[in-house]
Amino acid sequence: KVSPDDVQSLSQCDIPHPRMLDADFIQFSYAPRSLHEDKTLLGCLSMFEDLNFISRWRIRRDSLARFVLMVKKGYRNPPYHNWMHAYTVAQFCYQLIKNLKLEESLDDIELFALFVSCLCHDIDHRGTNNSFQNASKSVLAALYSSEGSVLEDYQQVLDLMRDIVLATDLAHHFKILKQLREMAERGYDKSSLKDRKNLLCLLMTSCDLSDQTRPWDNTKKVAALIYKEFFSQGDMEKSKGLQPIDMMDRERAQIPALQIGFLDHVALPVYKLLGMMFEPAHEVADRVNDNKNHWEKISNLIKLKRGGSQVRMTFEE
Ligand SMILES: Cc1nc2ccc(C(=O)N[C@]34C[C@H]5C[C@H](C[C@H](C5)C3)C4)cc2n2c(-c3ccccc3Cl)nnc12
Ligand SMILES: [Mg+2]
Ligand SMILES: [Zn+2]
Repeated sequence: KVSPDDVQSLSQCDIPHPRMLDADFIQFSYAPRSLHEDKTLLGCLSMFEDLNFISRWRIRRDSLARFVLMVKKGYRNPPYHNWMHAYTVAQFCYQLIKNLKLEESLDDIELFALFVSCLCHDIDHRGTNNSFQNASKSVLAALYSSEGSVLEDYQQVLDLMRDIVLATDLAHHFKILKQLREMAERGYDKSSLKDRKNLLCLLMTSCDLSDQTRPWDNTKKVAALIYKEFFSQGDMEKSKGLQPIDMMDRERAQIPALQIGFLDHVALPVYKLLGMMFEPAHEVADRVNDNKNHWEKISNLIKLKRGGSQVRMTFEE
């Protein structure tokens, strides 16, 4: 399904160091969406190389090329849950591994499975919140197609990916939130299998929501994409005679209030928990808080303005 020419050129090109793609590539303040989409596959190779995955897992260049091309092709083009979402989620995962020194807290294979899950976690997403096939199995076969890769590693990575990708369902996150709080308060115990699994889930959710940890301009642009997707799902439900929840109803959704609620009750607690276990993550939680304050400023401005609408999609600063 991927063109042999694309595989060949991606197999033979020199892999740049991430800092060659952007001097701030490793900084949490960097917005990965600033990298043009046609450089994102090279960005993936660059992160695989810099994370030492290519040598550690003996991944052949042509298998890696085929893998990232298949993953990118596996994404459809809804406003938000497209390839650029997967790429930005993986880029935040790269930053977490580097800045939080996660190799001291998790095994090589867990970090590898986490990074690959970030790339694959929303494959085939159709922009509605219930259609999700874990098609990562077939693309993963490409990664292991080369002889010499050890089959049990493959099976272990698949088993880890299943749990990690399931963790991207926010309903699952809420289910384990009590355990995450207990772990963060007591301190992470890397000899506990439960802690390792729970930390992987928390890290995956942190990556999935990471657009909210970037500077305001990114957050605002991403909110517009998310509500564009939500509202077309709402329109679809209405065309079937169903009444969508307010968040998906373009006539009723109050975006600033919904975003303040999401940041307050979902995103901020995730990054605060991370900050309790990894000092460098405090900066990330602070930026989510800044973004929440920005939404509150906008919400107050709209209230002050006569005829200001909380439903309009464009917001003045
Ligand atoms: C900025 C932003 N806002 C978001 C506002 C709302 C929701 C959302 O799914 N809400 C809920 C609200 C209740 C209880 C559960 C299940 C359903 C019913 C739906 C969650 C997600 C939002 N989200 C995500 C995101 C993360 C994971 C999967 C899908 C998405 Cl879209 N990534 N970024 C954002
Ligand atoms: Mg998802
Ligand atoms: Zn996602």
